Amino acid sequence: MTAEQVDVVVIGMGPGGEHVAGRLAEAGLSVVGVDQRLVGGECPYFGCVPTKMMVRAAGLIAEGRRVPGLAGESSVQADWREVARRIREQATDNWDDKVAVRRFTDTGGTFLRGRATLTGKNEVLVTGPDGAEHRLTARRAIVVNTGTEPVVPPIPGLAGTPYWTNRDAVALELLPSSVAILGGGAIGVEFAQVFARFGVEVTVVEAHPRLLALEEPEAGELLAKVLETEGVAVRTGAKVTGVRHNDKDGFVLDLDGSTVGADKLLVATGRRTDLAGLGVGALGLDERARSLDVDERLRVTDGVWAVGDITGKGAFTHTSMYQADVVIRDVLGQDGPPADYRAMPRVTFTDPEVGAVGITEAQARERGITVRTGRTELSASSRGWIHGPGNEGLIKVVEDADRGVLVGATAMGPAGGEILGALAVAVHGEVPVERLQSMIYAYPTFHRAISTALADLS
Ligand SMILES: Cc1cc2nc3c(=O)[nH]c(=O)nc-3n(C[C@H](O)[C@H](O)[C@H](O)COP(=O)(O)OP(=O)(O)OC[C@H]3O[C@@H](n4cnc5c(N)ncnc54)[C@H](O)[C@@H]3O)c2cc1C
Ligand SMILES: NC(=O)c1ccc[n+]([C@@H]2O[C@H](COP(=O)([O-])OP(=O)(O)OC[C@H]3O[C@@H](n4cnc5c(N)ncnc54)[C@H](O)[C@@H]3O)[C@@H](O)[C@H]2O)c1
Repeated sequence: MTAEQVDVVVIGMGPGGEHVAGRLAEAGLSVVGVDQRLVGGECPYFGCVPTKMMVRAAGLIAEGRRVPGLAGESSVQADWREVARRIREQATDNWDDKVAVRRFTDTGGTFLRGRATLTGKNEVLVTGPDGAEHRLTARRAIVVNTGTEPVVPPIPGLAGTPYWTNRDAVALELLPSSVAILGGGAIGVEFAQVFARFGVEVTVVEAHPRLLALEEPEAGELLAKVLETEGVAVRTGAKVTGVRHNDKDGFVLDLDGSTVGADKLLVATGRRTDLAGLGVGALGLDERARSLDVDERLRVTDGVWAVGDITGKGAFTHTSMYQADVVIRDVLGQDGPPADYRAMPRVTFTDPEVGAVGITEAQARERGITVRTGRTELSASSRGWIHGPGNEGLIKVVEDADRGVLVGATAMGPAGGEILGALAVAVHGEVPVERLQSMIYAYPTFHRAISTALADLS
C-alpha cells in the first residue's frame, strides 16, 4: 500500500473528468486522475464517437440509394469491414488510451489505472489491475465522474445468455443476419437504423408505447414510420416475459402472445450508476440512490464535486463537459454562472435526426405552465419539398404563453441537430417569441420552417 497527499483526485476520467483533471493540473494543482478502464470514458470508445461513425457510414448508404430519380443511377455495395476498421483504427486506437493518457500527463497530472472507492471525506482508495493499493488524500477536491453502466433488465432467462450491450456492438467486425434490440431509446434506434442499412434484419422491442419515450410523441411516432419503411420491425408497448438462447437458433424473446427470433440480441434499456461500488456511504450518502445530488456548482458535499451521467442531469457528453467547466471555476475559486439546465439540448442521430431542447409539451403542462404549441412538417417546407426522399421531419415549439418565451422545441429532420442550434439559443436566451416571429429566416433552408412553427402557435 502506498499513500500520497495531493490537491485533487478525479475519480473516473470520462469526458468531464478528463477535462477537469487536465485544467486543474494546468492551473498548477497536483492532480491524480483515476480510471479503471480507458481515459476518455464511454463516449470515445464505446458511445458517441464509434456510433456516429456508424451513422455516417449508414447515411452514405441511404443517400447513395436515393440517387435514382434524383441524379441518375447508383449501386451501393455496403461493406461493414470499412466501418469496423475506421472505428478500430481512427476512433478508438484499438481501444487503447495511450494518447489520452499522454494528453493528461502532459498537463502535469498523474494517471492511476485502477478502481477507486471513497473511503472518507477526503480519502480515496485505488486498487490497481495488479491488486496493488494506493491511498490518496485530497487536500482540496475530489471530483467524481464515474458515469454509468448498461442496465440489464431482470427478464427471466436473459442473464447468462451472450447478449450484447453497446460495448460489444461498437466492436463488431462482422454483422449477423438478424438482431433483436431491446429498448427503443437513443441507443436502440441509432443501432437499429445503422444495422438495417447494412442489410441486417432488425426488430426493436420497446416497452413504452413509443420510441424515444422521453421526447415529443410526434417525434417517436414519425421515427417508427421511417424505420419501418426501411425494413425495421418496431414492436412498441411490448412486454418481454422471457428470453431463450441456444447456439443453433440464436435468441427467442417471448412477448405477450408472440415471439421475436434473432441471431443476436442487443440490450439497450438504459443506464445505471453504481453508488454503492463507489462507496458514497463513506460520505454519509444514500448508496441506493439513482444519482448523486449536486447543487448548482456541482458540489456533492464539502470538498466533493460530481460531473457527468452520475449527476442525473442529462446523460450526454455535452452535459459532462459543461458541468466540468463549472467545477473547474469553483475549485479554483473563480466567479462564473452556476449550472443551468433549462436549455439542455440532445440529438438522436437517426436519419432524420431528432434534436430537442428544453422541456416537452407534456412536461410543460405538468409544471402548470400556460402552454401554446406550434408545429410544422419539414417535408411540407420549401426546402423539404426540394430535398425529396429523406425529407421526413417536423419542428415543434413549446411556448410559456404567460412569459412569451419558448421553453422547449423539437427539430426533427435531415439536419435536425443543426436546426436545433437556433432553437437552443431561443430557449437559453429566453428570446421573446414576438422577436423570433419578426426575424428573417433564409430561403430555402430547413431552419426557415421554424418561422412556420412559430406562426402556428396556439
Ligand atoms: C452507445 C452510446 C452512444 C452515445 N452517444 C452519445 C452522443 O451521440 N452524444 C452525447 O452527447 N452522448 C452520447 N452518449 C452518452 C455519453 O457517452 C456519456 O454521457 C458521456 O460519456 C459522459 O459520461 P460521463 O462523463 O458521466 O462519464 P463516462 O464517459 O461514463 O466515463 C466514466 C469513466 O469512469 C470510469 N470509472 C467508473 N467507475 C470507476 C471507479 N470506481 N474507479 C475508477 N474509474 C471508474 C469508467 O471506466 C469510465 O472511463 C452515448 C452513450 C452510449 C452508450
Ligand atoms: N445521440 C445521443 O446523444 C445518445 C445516443 C445514445 C445514448 N445516449 C445516452 O445514453 C443513454 C442511454 O441510452 P439508452 O437508449 O440505453 O436508454 P434510454 O433510457 O434512452 O432508453 C431505454 C429504453 O428502453 C426501454 N426499456 C427498458 N426496459 C425495457 C424492457 N424490459 N423491455 C423493452 N424495453 C425496455 C425504455 O422504455 C426506454 O425507452 C441515453 O439516455 C442518452 O442520454 C445519447
